Amino acid sequence: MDLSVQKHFTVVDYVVFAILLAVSMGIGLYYALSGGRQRTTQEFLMADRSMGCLPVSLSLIASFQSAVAIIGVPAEIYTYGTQYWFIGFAYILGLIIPAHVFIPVFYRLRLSSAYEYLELRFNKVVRICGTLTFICQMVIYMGVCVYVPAFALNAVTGLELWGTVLATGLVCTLYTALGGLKAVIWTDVVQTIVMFAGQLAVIVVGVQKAGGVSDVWTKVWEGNRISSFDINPDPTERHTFWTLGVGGVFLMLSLYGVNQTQVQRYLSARTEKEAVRSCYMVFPSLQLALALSCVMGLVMFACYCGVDHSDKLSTSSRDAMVIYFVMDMLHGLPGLPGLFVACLFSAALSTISSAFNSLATVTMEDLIKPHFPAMTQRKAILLSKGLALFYGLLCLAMAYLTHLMGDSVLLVALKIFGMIGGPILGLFSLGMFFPSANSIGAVAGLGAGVSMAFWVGIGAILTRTSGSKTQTLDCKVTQSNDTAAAFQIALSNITLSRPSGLKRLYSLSYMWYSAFNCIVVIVVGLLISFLTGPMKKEDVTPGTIYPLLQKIFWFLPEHLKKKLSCVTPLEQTPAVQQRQLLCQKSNRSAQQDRPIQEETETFLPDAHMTHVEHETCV
Ligand SMILES: CC(C)(CO)[C@@H](O)C(=O)NCCC(=O)O
Ligand code: NA
Repeated sequence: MDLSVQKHFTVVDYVVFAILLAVSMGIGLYYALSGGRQRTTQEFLMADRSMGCLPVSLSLIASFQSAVAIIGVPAEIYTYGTQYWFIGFAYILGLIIPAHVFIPVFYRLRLSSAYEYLELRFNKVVRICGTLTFICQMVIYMGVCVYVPAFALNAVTGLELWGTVLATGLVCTLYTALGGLKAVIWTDVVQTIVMFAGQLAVIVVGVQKAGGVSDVWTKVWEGNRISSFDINPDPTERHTFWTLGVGGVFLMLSLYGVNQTQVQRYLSARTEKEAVRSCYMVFPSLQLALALSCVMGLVMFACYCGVDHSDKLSTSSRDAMVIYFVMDMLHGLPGLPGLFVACLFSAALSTISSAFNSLATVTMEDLIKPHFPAMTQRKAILLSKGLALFYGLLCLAMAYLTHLMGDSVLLVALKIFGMIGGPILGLFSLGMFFPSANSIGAVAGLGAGVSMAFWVGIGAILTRTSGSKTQTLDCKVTQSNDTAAAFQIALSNITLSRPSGLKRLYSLSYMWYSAFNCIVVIVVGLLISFLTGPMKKEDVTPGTIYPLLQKIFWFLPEHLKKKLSCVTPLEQTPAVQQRQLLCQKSNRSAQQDRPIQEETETFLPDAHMTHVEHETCV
């Protein structure tokens, strides 16, 4: 990177950055030493189920808003215009559905892991398959998250890339391990605020340098960067209103509806109402986050007007160019480059710590504990730390993979969410909305969904179709009045670029991946279920079904609706009430006898709790 830029990371900047790390560590220490001192897994993992909706909602947006979005979205907007902004429409249904469908089911079952649901609804095998798929998703995603800020810091300060990757992982593990979920949530709050501040600083300075708001507007308008609704129904079109607004809903559901990281936060809320409220409060903050990153892309366009700086960067990556732009804007303003680097790390740390916490949890709870019920606390803690190290190393390997791929980081992250998150969403939907689905169908469906995802995903990489079209970057072209010529060009584009056969399948827009793979799981799952004998009414655990079909087909006569959903759902069946009562009792007794029993347990799993719940409540 340009040397003149490097020089401007001054002492003040290092101090600003250091403050962020110190505050994060401080919060970790605070929760290690106050309250219940993280001696109980109930506190460590569920934050004592005592959180209010404000911290929970800020923590919810922090989970999947990483440096990937901060760098990747401006790069996207700079290159292709504001079409991506329309994903904001997907947030509406993408948050209302989790709030009123998934949260009530999970909350009323008083789970501690989302995968417990799968065992209640199906069986152990489905739970393990679900867990393994989730682990895959988060490990690959974490690789991207760790890589991006390290890559940026390396570009800005020349700091060793892999050293930064290691340091990020270390800081994160420390405060996560020390302070538990309370620390994770409160650091998320601080980090989200720093994230917004950093983006805002870049925008304010950028707008000034570009000559004010109206100049920015003129330039992006003339540069054709303001996109209107693209309602082209072609599913291979990368970003259209349909791929973003409809495909995006499935993406949001896989993240905000069934992802363990988020479910853990909903469950940590004081009451169900508070959990629902926090989900609603995600909406404005997520819109703000989206708006800030989109505006940053526009300001960048206004400043550079499509001038390519890749010669100074020794790479043509648009992601690198965003970092170059930020430092170009902020140099000479002591503290601000540091603030932006802190912003990137805030975004990354909050995501990694959440992922870490949820990964270590499910590995212990869903994979290891069931096989070694007699494990001593000492051994469990040692094993947990070993696991942390193992995931750290795996994460590094994945960061290296991201490094090799050299694709746009936003694209990589969205593909991961769709390819692996989509099938998981399908699995939960199959269980929750289709009472006749059985466990064989669930496993087969998940297998089919993941295979399909990788087939299409890898096919797309090999044939390089998905999202390969680029737009010209000149400031004042494409505003041509010659509609006939434009029409001609458009026509030739269609005939030239429309692929056929398998190629057409491979060129499916990655924004459809979540929906497509989710539906594959449901269809295959139902088919196999009916072939192997559908689940019977009496065998379905009460409270695990949401009567979706009944609600959609509300106009049908009663007896037909009964056929659609054969089980008394959610509400107050005696069995659910009994389970809740038992759980509450066991929580209370667990809290009383815990300090003696769990003196040594400082790290991770909800060993005690889940056991009690399983013995008494299932
Ligand atoms: C997850 C969404 C789509 C929600 O807006 C957005 O935050 C995003 O594009 N995230 C990219 C992945 C990341 O930031 O790690
Ligand atoms: Na984050």
